[in-house]
Amino acid sequence: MRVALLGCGVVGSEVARLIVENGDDLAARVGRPLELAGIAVRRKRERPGLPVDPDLFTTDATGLVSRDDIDLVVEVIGGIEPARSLILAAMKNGASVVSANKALLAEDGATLFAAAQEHGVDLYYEAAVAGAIPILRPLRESLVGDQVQRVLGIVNGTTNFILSSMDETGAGFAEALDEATALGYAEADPTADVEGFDAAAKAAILASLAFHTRVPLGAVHREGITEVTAADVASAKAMGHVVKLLAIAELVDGAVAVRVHPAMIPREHPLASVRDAFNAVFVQSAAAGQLMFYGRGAGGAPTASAVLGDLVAVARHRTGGGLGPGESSYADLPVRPMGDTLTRYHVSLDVDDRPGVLAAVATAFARHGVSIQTVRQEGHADDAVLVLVTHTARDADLAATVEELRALEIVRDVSSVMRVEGV
Ligand SMILES: NC(=O)C1=CN([C@@H]2O[C@H](COP(=O)(O)OP(=O)(O)OC[C@H]3O[C@@H](n4cnc5c(N)ncnc54)[C@H](OP(=O)(O)O)[C@@H]3O)[C@@H](O)[C@H]2O)C=CC1
Ligand SMILES: N[C@@H](CC=O)C(=O)O
Repeated sequence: MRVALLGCGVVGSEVARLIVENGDDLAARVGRPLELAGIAVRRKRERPGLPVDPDLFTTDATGLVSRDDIDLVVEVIGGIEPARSLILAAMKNGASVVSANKALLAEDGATLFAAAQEHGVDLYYEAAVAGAIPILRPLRESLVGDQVQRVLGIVNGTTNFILSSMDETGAGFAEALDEATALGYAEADPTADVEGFDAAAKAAILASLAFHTRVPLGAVHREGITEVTAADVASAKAMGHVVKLLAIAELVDGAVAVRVHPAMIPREHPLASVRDAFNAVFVQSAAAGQLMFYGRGAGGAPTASAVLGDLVAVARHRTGGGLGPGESSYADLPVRPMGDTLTRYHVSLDVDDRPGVLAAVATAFARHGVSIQTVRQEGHADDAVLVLVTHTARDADLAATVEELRALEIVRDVSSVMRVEGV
């Protein structure tokens, strides 16, 4: 069984290592040896410590996937192009494909699934969501007889690493991001992580599989963590909460609602103890009830574990005949607007410290039907910080409240607005 590896970076180098080092076991599990037939990279260079023949490296990825001796292709280059063209060429050439590329699957999965079907090959992508954690196969196979209602989790290792560091060691944002990048957790462009694009892509993939519908990337409400300040983290701490970047996909009144944003969650919530680059995903389904999946969400070896699981699966199909389940998106569900989302909010305001301020602020909330649960004041000389937590409210109503607050003369700044989940 001849394997072409596209990309040999953080993930690809660990995939290559596992194929070589676990060769005998993999051969026994597949029924035939898995042989690395070529490795496409951007630039040929020394790869010290990697136990592969240097002659396998090529900068001609298109030539590699077009060879007629290739059975399986592993794409771990990332990004949209040339990854998409290479995968399509590989499938056209009859190869089954394993990919870790959530950006591509979320943006243009439909084209890839259609090509896999047309050419009678497998397309597996377990590593695309939550690194080592088996979550796509459970959704695609184990839970396919159930009705999934909600998927909620932490699906980006880099941002979880940053937020954990800010909470636990008081590290600054930039310092923590540099460390996450050095550890191989961040995307080639870490903006994808910190602005929530990576988590949004994963949320779209999860929601599509969970609800058997195509959820386009554009349907995912996305906010990253670049606006989360040390003051937000401290404020969460003071409330017995912790800040996490959450991905939430749910079915509400027959519509799909998918969102990614930072949120404060109580410290006793199971997701609060998910630290560093670990991920965790809760699945709520009608018959099974609650399921929780937890593990390393990023990094070379953990992600390579998921890639190898897929590689063995598609290789077994080649050996024994047949294909794995293809795309199941028969339900054409509408998307629920973000404005209709119901949740609680933590709002910090810098205000003048004079009579009538509290009443004016409370009136703004009341005018939009947003009920205040608690108010805390941190006073200074001539100004004060008001920290308000609301009862459950509509997102659109909270947004209108914030707009009105910004226009009030006594409000110097709306310094932070963050959702509060899980209570
Ligand atoms: N890192 C992680 O923790 C995880 C990553 N992923 C996904 O896995 C994929 C790979 O990520 P990662 O290993 O971190 O990325 P890296 O940037 O570390 O590696 C990318 C590899 O692709 C090669 N490459 C880039 N452009 C081309 C090209 N045009 N032709 C041939 N080869 C090319 C690079 O070559 P060269 O070595 O010469 O630069 C490099 O070997 C991405 O889709 C990512 O989202 C998924 C889960 C976790
Ligand atoms: N950059 C991603 C890598 C895994 O998907 C992350 O930090 O989670």
